[in-house]
Amino acid sequence: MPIQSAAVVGGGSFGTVIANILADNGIQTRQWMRDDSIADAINQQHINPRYLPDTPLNPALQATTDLQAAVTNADVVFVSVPSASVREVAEKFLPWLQAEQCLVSTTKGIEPENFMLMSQVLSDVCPDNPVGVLSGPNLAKEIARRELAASVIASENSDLRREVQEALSCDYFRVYASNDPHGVELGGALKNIYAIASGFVAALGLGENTRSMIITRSLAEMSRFAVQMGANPLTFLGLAGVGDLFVTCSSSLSRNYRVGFAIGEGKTLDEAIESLGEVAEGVKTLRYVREKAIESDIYMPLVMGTYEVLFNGANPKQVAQGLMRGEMASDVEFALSRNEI
Ligand SMILES: NC(=O)C1=CN([C@@H]2O[C@H](COP(=O)(O)OP(=O)(O)OC[C@H]3O[C@@H](n4cnc5c(N)ncnc54)[C@H](O)[C@@H]3O)[C@@H](O)[C@H]2O)C=CC1
Ligand SMILES: O=C(CO)COP(=O)(O)O
Repeated sequence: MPIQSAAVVGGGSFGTVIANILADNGIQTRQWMRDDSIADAINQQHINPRYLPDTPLNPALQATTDLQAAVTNADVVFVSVPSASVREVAEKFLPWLQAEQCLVSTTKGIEPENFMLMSQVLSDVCPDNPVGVLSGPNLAKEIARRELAASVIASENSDLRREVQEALSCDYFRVYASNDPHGVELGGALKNIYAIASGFVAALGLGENTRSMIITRSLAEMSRFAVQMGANPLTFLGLAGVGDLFVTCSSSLSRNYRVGFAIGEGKTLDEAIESLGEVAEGVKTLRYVREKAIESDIYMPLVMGTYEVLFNGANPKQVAQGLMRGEMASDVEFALSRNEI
Protein backbone atom coordinates (compact mmCIF):
# COMPACT_ATOMS: atom_id res chain seq x y z
CA MET A 1 0.00 0.00 0.00
CA PRO A 2 1.45 3.42 -0.88
CA ILE A 3 2.16 5.68 2.08
CA GLN A 4 -0.66 8.19 2.53
CA SER A 5 0.21 9.74 5.87
CA ALA A 6 3.50 10.36 7.65
CA ALA A 7 4.85 11.76 10.89
CA VAL A 8 8.26 13.37 11.24
CA VAL A 9 9.55 13.46 14.79
CA GLY A 10 12.04 16.33 15.15
CA GLY A 11 11.88 20.02 14.32
CA GLY A 12 15.47 20.55 13.09
CA SER A 13 16.87 21.12 9.63
CA PHE A 14 16.78 17.54 8.33
CA GLY A 15 13.39 16.70 9.84
CA THR A 16 11.94 19.80 8.19
CA VAL A 17 13.44 18.94 4.79
CA ILE A 18 12.02 15.39 4.91
CA ALA A 19 8.61 16.61 6.09
CA ASN A 20 8.52 19.15 3.27
CA ILE A 21 9.36 16.57 0.58
CA LEU A 22 6.58 14.31 1.90
CA ALA A 23 4.08 17.19 1.88
CA ASP A 24 5.20 18.19 -1.65
CA ASN A 25 4.50 14.59 -2.70
CA GLY A 26 0.90 14.88 -1.52
CA ILE A 27 1.37 12.80 1.65
CA GLN A 28 -0.52 14.08 4.67
CA THR A 29 2.39 15.01 6.93
CA ARG A 30 2.55 16.05 10.58
CA GLN A 31 5.87 17.24 12.01
CA TRP A 32 6.37 17.07 15.76
CA MET A 33 8.65 19.45 17.64
CA ARG A 34 8.95 20.79 21.18
CA ASP A 35 8.98 24.50 20.35
CA ASP A 36 5.53 26.16 20.08
CA SER A 37 6.80 29.24 18.29
CA ILE A 38 8.47 27.19 15.52
CA ALA A 39 5.32 25.05 15.13
CA ASP A 40 3.22 28.23 14.85
CA ALA A 41 5.59 29.69 12.25
CA ILE A 42 5.43 26.49 10.16
CA ASN A 43 1.62 26.45 10.34
CA GLN A 44 1.06 30.16 9.73
CA GLN A 45 4.03 31.53 7.77
CA HIS A 46 5.11 28.14 6.29
CA ILE A 47 8.70 28.67 7.37
CA ASN A 48 11.01 27.11 9.98
CA PRO A 49 12.61 30.35 11.21
CA ARG A 50 15.29 28.74 13.37
CA TYR A 51 16.64 26.01 11.09
CA LEU A 52 15.65 26.86 7.49
CA PRO A 53 14.66 30.52 7.44
CA ASP A 54 15.13 30.88 3.66
CA THR A 55 12.98 27.90 2.62
CA PRO A 56 9.27 28.38 1.90
CA LEU A 57 7.55 25.21 3.13
CA ASN A 58 4.53 23.46 1.65
CA PRO A 59 1.39 25.01 3.23
CA ALA A 60 -0.07 21.50 3.64
CA LEU A 61 2.68 20.56 6.13
CA GLN A 62 1.20 20.57 9.64
CA ALA A 63 3.46 21.16 12.65
CA THR A 64 2.42 20.14 16.14
CA THR A 65 3.84 19.94 19.66
CA ASP A 66 1.46 17.06 20.44
CA LEU A 67 3.41 13.83 19.89
CA GLN A 68 0.32 11.63 20.16
CA ALA A 69 -1.47 13.63 17.45
CA ALA A 70 1.63 13.44 15.23
CA VAL A 71 2.24 9.69 15.30
CA THR A 72 -1.29 8.28 15.67
CA ASN A 73 -2.30 6.47 12.46
CA ALA A 74 0.72 7.71 10.45
CA ASP A 75 1.72 5.00 7.95
CA VAL A 76 5.38 5.84 8.57
CA VAL A 77 7.17 7.71 11.35
CA PHE A 78 10.52 9.32 10.49
CA VAL A 79 12.70 9.90 13.54
CA SER A 80 14.99 12.89 13.14
CA VAL A 81 16.22 13.98 16.56
CA PRO A 82 19.84 13.85 17.76
CA SER A 83 21.05 10.36 18.73
CA ALA A 84 21.15 11.21 22.44
CA SER A 85 17.35 11.72 22.37
CA VAL A 86 16.15 8.90 20.07
CA ARG A 87 15.44 6.35 22.82
CA GLU A 88 13.69 8.91 25.04
CA VAL A 89 11.47 10.12 22.16
CA ALA A 90 10.67 6.56 20.97
CA GLU A 91 9.67 5.56 24.51
CA LYS A 92 7.33 8.57 24.55
CA PHE A 93 5.54 7.68 21.30
CA LEU A 94 5.44 3.88 21.84
CA PRO A 95 2.04 3.90 23.63
CA TRP A 96 0.34 5.40 20.55
CA LEU A 97 2.01 3.16 17.95
CA GLN A 98 0.26 0.31 16.11
CA ALA A 99 2.31 -2.69 14.97
CA GLU A 100 1.87 -2.01 11.22
CA GLN A 101 3.35 1.51 11.38
CA CYS A 102 6.86 1.71 9.88
CA LEU A 103 9.69 3.56 11.63
CA VAL A 104 12.58 5.17 9.73
CA SER A 105 15.62 6.67 11.45
CA THR A 106 17.46 9.55 9.77
CA THR A 107 19.76 10.01 12.76
CA LYS A 108 23.48 9.43 12.23
CA GLY A 109 24.81 8.43 15.61
CA ILE A 110 25.50 5.65 18.10
CA GLU A 111 24.14 4.85 21.57
CA PRO A 112 27.15 3.97 23.73
CA GLU A 113 25.51 1.27 25.87
CA ASN A 114 25.86 -1.91 23.77
CA PHE A 115 27.09 0.20 20.81
CA MET A 116 23.60 0.41 19.27
CA LEU A 117 22.78 2.21 16.03
CA MET A 118 19.56 4.21 15.96
CA SER A 119 17.47 1.64 14.07
CA GLN A 120 18.53 -0.89 16.70
CA VAL A 121 17.40 1.52 19.41
CA LEU A 122 14.04 1.90 17.63
CA SER A 123 13.66 -1.89 17.33
CA ASP A 124 14.63 -2.27 20.96
CA VAL A 125 11.92 0.16 22.08
CA CYS A 126 9.30 -0.79 19.44
CA PRO A 127 9.96 -4.50 18.73
CA ASP A 128 6.70 -5.00 16.78
CA ASN A 129 7.34 -2.35 14.12
CA PRO A 130 9.23 -2.65 10.80
CA VAL A 131 12.30 -0.40 10.93
CA GLY A 132 14.46 1.26 8.27
CA VAL A 133 17.30 3.75 7.93
CA LEU A 134 17.56 6.73 5.58
CA SER A 135 21.14 7.83 4.97
CA GLY A 136 23.28 9.40 2.25
CA PRO A 137 25.01 12.62 1.16
CA ASN A 138 22.15 14.85 2.28
CA LEU A 139 23.17 18.29 3.51
CA ALA A 140 19.78 19.62 4.61
CA LYS A 141 20.34 23.17 3.40
CA GLU A 142 21.10 22.05 -0.16
CA ILE A 143 18.05 19.79 -0.32
CA ALA A 144 15.97 22.67 1.04
CA ARG A 145 17.10 24.70 -2.00
CA ARG A 146 15.92 21.77 -4.17
CA GLU A 147 19.47 21.05 -5.40
CA LEU A 148 19.61 17.53 -6.86
CA ALA A 149 20.47 14.86 -4.27
CA ALA A 150 20.12 11.15 -3.60
CA SER A 151 19.76 8.99 -0.52
CA VAL A 152 19.42 5.34 0.49
CA ILE A 153 16.55 3.66 2.31
CA ALA A 154 17.83 0.49 3.93
CA SER A 155 15.77 -2.15 5.66
CA GLU A 156 15.37 -5.88 5.87
CA ASN A 157 11.67 -5.28 5.09
CA SER A 158 11.20 -5.02 1.30
CA ASP A 159 7.71 -3.43 1.58
CA LEU A 160 9.13 -0.66 3.75
CA ARG A 161 11.96 -0.05 1.28
CA ARG A 162 9.62 0.22 -1.69
CA GLU A 163 7.02 2.38 0.08
CA VAL A 164 9.57 4.85 1.47
CA GLN A 165 11.27 5.06 -1.94
CA GLU A 166 7.96 6.02 -3.51
CA ALA A 167 7.02 8.43 -0.73
CA LEU A 168 10.25 10.44 -0.87
CA SER A 169 11.24 10.34 -4.55
CA CYS A 170 10.68 13.57 -6.45
CA ASP A 171 12.34 15.52 -9.24
CA TYR A 172 15.18 16.72 -7.01
CA PHE A 173 15.50 13.79 -4.55
CA ARG A 174 16.27 10.26 -5.75
CA VAL A 175 16.02 7.35 -3.31
CA TYR A 176 17.90 4.07 -3.75
CA ALA A 177 17.16 0.92 -1.76
CA SER A 178 19.54 -1.33 0.18
CA ASN A 179 19.13 -4.53 2.17
CA ASP A 180 22.22 -3.75 4.28
CA PRO A 181 20.76 -1.45 6.99
CA HIS A 182 23.70 -2.05 9.29
CA GLY A 183 26.25 -0.92 6.67
CA VAL A 184 24.18 2.06 5.55
CA GLU A 185 23.70 3.22 9.11
CA LEU A 186 27.32 2.69 10.11
CA GLY A 187 28.41 4.71 7.05
CA GLY A 188 26.29 7.68 8.19
CA ALA A 189 27.60 7.54 11.74
CA LEU A 190 31.29 6.90 11.01
CA LYS A 191 31.80 9.55 8.32
CA ASN A 192 31.15 12.29 10.88
CA ILE A 193 34.45 11.43 12.60
CA TYR A 194 36.42 11.90 9.40
CA ALA A 195 34.59 15.12 8.58
CA ILE A 196 36.06 16.51 11.81
CA ALA A 197 39.55 15.36 10.72
CA SER A 198 39.03 16.95 7.29
CA GLY A 199 38.06 20.18 9.01
CA PHE A 200 41.45 20.22 10.80
CA VAL A 201 43.24 19.64 7.51
CA ALA A 202 41.38 22.49 5.81
CA ALA A 203 42.11 24.89 8.67
CA LEU A 204 45.81 24.03 8.49
CA GLY A 205 45.78 25.14 4.85
CA LEU A 206 46.93 21.76 3.53
CA GLY A 207 46.24 21.06 -0.14
CA GLU A 208 43.98 18.90 -2.26
CA ASN A 209 46.37 15.90 -2.26
CA THR A 210 46.10 15.90 1.52
CA ARG A 211 42.32 16.06 1.45
CA SER A 212 42.18 13.21 -1.06
CA MET A 213 44.53 11.12 1.10
CA ILE A 214 42.37 11.73 4.19
CA ILE A 215 39.10 10.90 2.44
CA THR A 216 40.46 7.76 0.79
CA ARG A 217 42.18 6.42 3.88
CA SER A 218 39.06 7.26 5.91
CA LEU A 219 37.04 5.12 3.53
CA ALA A 220 39.46 2.22 4.04
CA GLU A 221 39.34 2.67 7.80
CA MET A 222 35.57 2.95 8.13
CA SER A 223 35.00 0.00 5.79
CA ARG A 224 37.42 -2.12 7.82
CA PHE A 225 35.54 -1.26 11.01
CA ALA A 226 32.10 -1.84 9.46
CA VAL A 227 33.06 -5.20 7.98
CA GLN A 228 34.20 -6.33 11.43
CA MET A 229 30.74 -5.25 12.66
CA GLY A 230 29.05 -7.42 10.01
CA ALA A 231 28.36 -4.88 7.22
CA ASN A 232 28.71 -5.51 3.48
CA PRO A 233 31.91 -3.76 2.21
CA LEU A 234 30.19 -2.89 -1.08
CA THR A 235 27.82 -0.58 0.83
CA PHE A 236 30.83 1.69 1.43
CA LEU A 237 31.29 2.22 -2.31
CA GLY A 238 27.78 3.69 -2.52
CA LEU A 239 25.96 6.87 -1.52
CA ALA A 240 25.75 6.00 2.18
CA GLY A 241 29.49 5.24 2.28
CA VAL A 242 31.88 7.16 0.06
CA GLY A 243 29.07 9.51 -1.05
CA ASP A 244 28.32 10.80 2.42
CA LEU A 245 31.99 10.69 3.44
CA PHE A 246 32.98 12.83 0.46
CA VAL A 247 30.34 15.54 0.96
CA THR A 248 30.80 15.80 4.71
CA CYS A 249 34.59 15.96 4.41
CA SER A 250 34.37 18.68 1.72
CA SER A 251 31.64 21.09 2.75
CA SER A 252 31.55 23.88 5.27
CA LEU A 253 27.79 23.22 5.44
CA SER A 254 28.69 20.12 7.48
CA ARG A 255 28.56 20.80 11.21
CA ASN A 256 31.15 18.12 11.92
CA TYR A 257 33.57 19.63 9.40
CA ARG A 258 32.99 23.05 10.99
CA VAL A 259 33.84 21.71 14.46
CA GLY A 260 37.10 20.29 13.07
CA PHE A 261 37.86 23.53 11.24
CA ALA A 262 37.35 25.61 14.39
CA ILE A 263 39.69 23.33 16.38
CA GLY A 264 42.25 23.48 13.56
CA GLU A 265 42.10 27.26 13.90
CA GLY A 266 42.97 26.98 17.60
CA LYS A 267 39.57 26.93 19.34
CA THR A 268 38.94 24.46 22.17
CA LEU A 269 36.37 21.69 21.66
CA ASP A 270 33.91 23.48 23.97
CA GLU A 271 34.33 26.74 22.04
CA ALA A 272 33.88 24.95 18.73
CA ILE A 273 30.67 23.24 19.88
CA GLU A 274 29.30 26.42 21.41
CA SER A 275 29.89 28.49 18.29
CA LEU A 276 28.15 25.81 16.20
CA GLY A 277 24.91 25.88 18.24
CA GLU A 278 23.66 22.64 16.55
CA VAL A 279 24.38 18.96 16.95
CA ALA A 280 27.71 17.59 15.61
CA GLU A 281 27.21 13.87 16.17
CA GLY A 282 30.82 12.98 15.29
CA VAL A 283 32.22 14.28 18.58
CA LYS A 284 30.44 11.58 20.63
CA THR A 285 30.71 8.96 17.87
CA LEU A 286 34.49 9.39 17.93
CA ARG A 287 34.62 8.42 21.62
CA TYR A 288 32.43 5.35 21.17
CA VAL A 289 34.15 4.12 18.00
CA ARG A 290 37.60 4.53 19.53
CA GLU A 291 36.56 2.42 22.53
CA LYS A 292 35.06 -0.22 20.26
CA ALA A 293 38.15 -0.29 18.03
CA ILE A 294 40.42 -0.80 21.04
CA GLU A 295 38.13 -3.47 22.48
CA SER A 296 37.90 -5.33 19.13
CA ASP A 297 41.53 -4.67 18.07
CA ILE A 298 40.59 -2.88 14.83
CA TYR A 299 43.34 -0.77 13.27
CA MET A 300 42.01 2.83 13.09
CA PRO A 301 44.91 5.31 13.08
CA LEU A 302 42.77 8.25 11.92
CA VAL A 303 40.27 7.68 14.73
CA MET A 304 43.09 7.49 17.28
CA GLY A 305 44.77 10.66 15.98
CA THR A 306 41.51 12.62 15.80
CA TYR A 307 40.70 11.55 19.37
CA GLU A 308 44.08 12.86 20.59
CA VAL A 309 43.36 16.26 19.04
CA LEU A 310 39.79 16.55 20.30
CA PHE A 311 40.10 15.14 23.79
CA ASN A 312 43.77 15.31 24.76
CA GLY A 313 44.71 18.70 23.33
CA ALA A 314 47.23 17.29 20.80
CA ASN A 315 48.36 19.64 18.04
CA PRO A 316 46.58 18.67 14.76
CA LYS A 317 49.67 19.36 12.65
CA GLN A 318 51.89 17.18 14.81
CA VAL A 319 49.28 14.42 14.83
CA ALA A 320 49.06 14.58 11.02
CA GLN A 321 52.85 14.33 10.75
CA GLY A 322 52.89 11.46 13.23
CA LEU A 323 50.34 9.59 11.12
CA MET A 324 52.57 10.00 8.04
CA ARG A 325 55.37 8.20 9.87
CA GLY A 326 53.04 5.64 11.46
CA GLU A 327 52.80 1.92 11.06
CA MET A 328 53.62 1.09 7.43
CA ALA A 329 50.74 -0.01 5.27
CA SER A 330 51.84 -2.83 3.02
CA ASP A 331 50.81 -3.13 -0.58
CA VAL A 332 47.38 -4.35 0.63
CA GLU A 333 45.75 -0.93 0.72
CA PHE A 334 42.25 -2.13 1.60
CA ALA A 335 43.14 -4.66 4.30
CA LEU A 336 40.06 -5.83 6.13
CA SER A 337 41.87 -6.68 9.35
CA ARG A 338 45.06 -5.64 11.09
CA ASN A 339 46.67 -9.00 10.30
CA GLU A 340 46.52 -8.26 6.59
CA ILE A 341 48.41 -4.95 6.80
N1 LIG B 1 21.27 18.48 8.90
C1 LIG B 1 21.65 17.62 7.97
O1 LIG B 1 22.17 18.01 6.90
C2 LIG B 1 21.44 16.15 8.19
C3 LIG B 1 21.24 15.63 9.44
N2 LIG B 1 21.08 14.30 9.59
C4 LIG B 1 20.95 13.70 10.92
O2 LIG B 1 19.65 13.95 11.40
C5 LIG B 1 19.67 14.09 12.83
C6 LIG B 1 18.98 15.38 13.19
O3 LIG B 1 19.71 16.39 12.54
P1 LIG B 1 19.20 17.84 12.29
O4 LIG B 1 17.75 17.90 11.98
O5 LIG B 1 20.11 18.43 11.31
O6 LIG B 1 19.50 18.44 13.73
P2 LIG B 1 19.19 19.87 14.26
O7 LIG B 1 20.23 20.19 15.26
O8 LIG B 1 18.93 20.79 13.13
O9 LIG B 1 17.78 19.64 15.02
C7 LIG B 1 17.56 18.70 15.98
C8 LIG B 1 16.10 18.84 16.46
O10 LIG B 1 15.85 17.88 17.46
C9 LIG B 1 15.27 18.54 18.57
N3 LIG B 1 15.57 17.80 19.78
C10 LIG B 1 16.74 17.67 20.42
N4 LIG B 1 16.58 16.91 21.52
C11 LIG B 1 15.28 16.58 21.58
C12 LIG B 1 14.48 15.84 22.50
N5 LIG B 1 15.01 15.27 23.58
N6 LIG B 1 13.17 15.73 22.25
C13 LIG B 1 12.63 16.30 21.17
N7 LIG B 1 13.31 17.01 20.27
C14 LIG B 1 14.63 17.15 20.48
C15 LIG B 1 15.85 19.94 18.54
O11 LIG B 1 15.04 20.83 19.29
C16 LIG B 1 15.80 20.21 17.05
O12 LIG B 1 14.51 20.59 16.66
C17 LIG B 1 21.16 14.07 13.24
O13 LIG B 1 21.48 12.83 13.78
C18 LIG B 1 21.91 14.27 11.94
O14 LIG B 1 23.11 13.54 11.92
C19 LIG B 1 21.04 13.47 8.54
C20 LIG B 1 21.22 13.96 7.26
C21 LIG B 1 21.48 15.33 7.01
O1 LIG C 1 24.92 13.98 7.41
C1 LIG C 1 25.04 15.02 6.84
C2 LIG C 1 25.12 15.13 5.38
O2 LIG C 1 24.87 13.91 4.77
C3 LIG C 1 25.12 16.28 7.64
O3 LIG C 1 26.37 16.35 8.20
P1 LIG C 1 26.61 17.24 9.49
O4 LIG C 1 25.84 16.61 10.62
O5 LIG C 1 28.08 17.22 9.69
O6 LIG C 1 26.11 18.61 9.17
